[in-house]
Amino acid sequence: PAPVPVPAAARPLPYEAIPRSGRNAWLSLYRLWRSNSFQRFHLVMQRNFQRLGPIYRETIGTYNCVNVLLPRDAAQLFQSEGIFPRRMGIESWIAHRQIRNHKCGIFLLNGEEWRSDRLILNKEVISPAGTRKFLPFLNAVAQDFVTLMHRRISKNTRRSLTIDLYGDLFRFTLEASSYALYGERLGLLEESPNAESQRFISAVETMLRTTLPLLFIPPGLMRWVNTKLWRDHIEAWDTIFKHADKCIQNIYQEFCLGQPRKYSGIMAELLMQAELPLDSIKANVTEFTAGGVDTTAMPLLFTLFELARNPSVQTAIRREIAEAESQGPRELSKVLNSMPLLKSALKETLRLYPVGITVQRYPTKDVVLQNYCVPAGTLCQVGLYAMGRSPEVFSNPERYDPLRWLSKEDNSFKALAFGFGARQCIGRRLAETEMMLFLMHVLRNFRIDTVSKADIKTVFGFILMPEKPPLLTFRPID
Ligand code: HEC
Ligand SMILES: C[C@@H](NS(C)(=O)=O)c1cncc(N2C(=O)c3ccc(Cl)cc3C2(C)C)c1
Repeated sequence: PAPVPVPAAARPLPYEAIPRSGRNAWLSLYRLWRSNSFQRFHLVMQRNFQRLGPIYRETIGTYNCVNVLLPRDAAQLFQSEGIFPRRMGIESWIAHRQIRNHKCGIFLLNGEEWRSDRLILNKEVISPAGTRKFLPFLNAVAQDFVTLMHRRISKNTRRSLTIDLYGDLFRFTLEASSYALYGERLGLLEESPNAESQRFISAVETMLRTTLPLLFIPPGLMRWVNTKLWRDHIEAWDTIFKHADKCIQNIYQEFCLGQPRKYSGIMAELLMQAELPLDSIKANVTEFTAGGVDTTAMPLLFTLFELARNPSVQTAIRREIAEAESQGPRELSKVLNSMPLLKSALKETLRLYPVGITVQRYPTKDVVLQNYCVPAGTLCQVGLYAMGRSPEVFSNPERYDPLRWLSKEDNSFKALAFGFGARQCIGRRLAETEMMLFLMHVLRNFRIDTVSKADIKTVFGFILMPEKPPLLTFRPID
């Protein structure tokens, strides 16, 4: 019998038929560069989806990519990632490691090298057992932040404090992640935080800010032209590595003097296990140290702002915290697991303000996205910012409503702020725990208000951040 003809609708359309954002690759790069709209990349993507639909192809300079925003296309993409998932590399970061002869951490590794480091690190950094060990360290720092705020409020006449929390949040996240990593306090929440750590924090900011324009320029050209941008980038990296090296030296000396009996942080556990060579431990712990600052500080700032302009949500979460506390002293991880509304508030913040605005993969086999055939090896990315604000995916997307995550609705492949699968963010548990403990202590001690209720404009500086930090008011709860 003659083969049954496949109806045209079901047969996937060719790759070339995918709608395209720009005609000419170099013109697009020039336009982006001229209008400095790298910083508005997330908004450019959102507008492209509104113009072209749920899938489009982008060619900027040498960079060619297929963009999707619907959960089911994200699911398709992740199901073809293979056992060595891969993202777009950051050439300027790799170039720095080569110039300075440093090893790369898992963020920059791929294939077997990535997988062997990742499996060893998972045990101490993201596993429930590893998280339970560093959780008390994060709790101590969150309590110290509350003490710092009380001390400041008691100093001024009015029983409240209106402040730009930007700098304090960076000090909090660096203090917390450093304590969990090295088992030592930097003293950043004291009255006079030490200058060396401040230099490290601004080096991370400089490095992230200079990464963006370098993303699309081959480092060979950058090094040859040797612009100020490149020099600032390398100088920031050197400061970052020097700081991490000092912290690592401290704990390494202590470690050589004798095995510390009790848990003293992730780094000590990795040294004790001795499954990773020292230079691999250094490369990864340096990534965690630098990657643990801005990434966690920003969602805290956005959450406090949204709770300030949604007082009924703030009250509901405060009630949930009181409820969790009233069940008597329990292991901290159990207390955190009994605050689903607080955890959903963090999900809601990351929906509206995703720290990493996209998740990228190179599929290892041909994949069909929106009925188009996308060949293996094509760079694809899920536009998290556009997905989080798409009415096709979330009802009333502009509303800050944590309850949406607790409804019976099917939310699969909608909460992708930490990525997906074996290559998802390894700092996820550290970040989630740090943010939950911070918010639990802060909301139990203060009512948060904001000067202006208007939307915060966001800029993309490799991390999604506010164009202008909001002013927040803290009022002690007696
Ligand atoms: C302590 C370190 C650390 C912290 C804190 C951290 N990250 Fe990450 N993140 C990493 C590392 C390392 C990787 C690369 C993992 C890999 O490639 O195996 C990563 C990767 C990611 C990815 C890519 C995942 C994928 O599937 O490709 C996303 C998205 C991400 N992080 C989001 C976040 C968000 C959101 C936060 C905070 C709210 C955060 N990260 C905080 C270390 C961290
Ligand atoms: C913002 C988001 N971009 S992403 C991974 O989704 O494309 C992200 C998520 N988690 C961690 C990071 N990191 C940093 O900030 C950072 C700084 C310096 C170094 Cl040495 C390593 C890092 C990493 C990559 C860990 C960045």
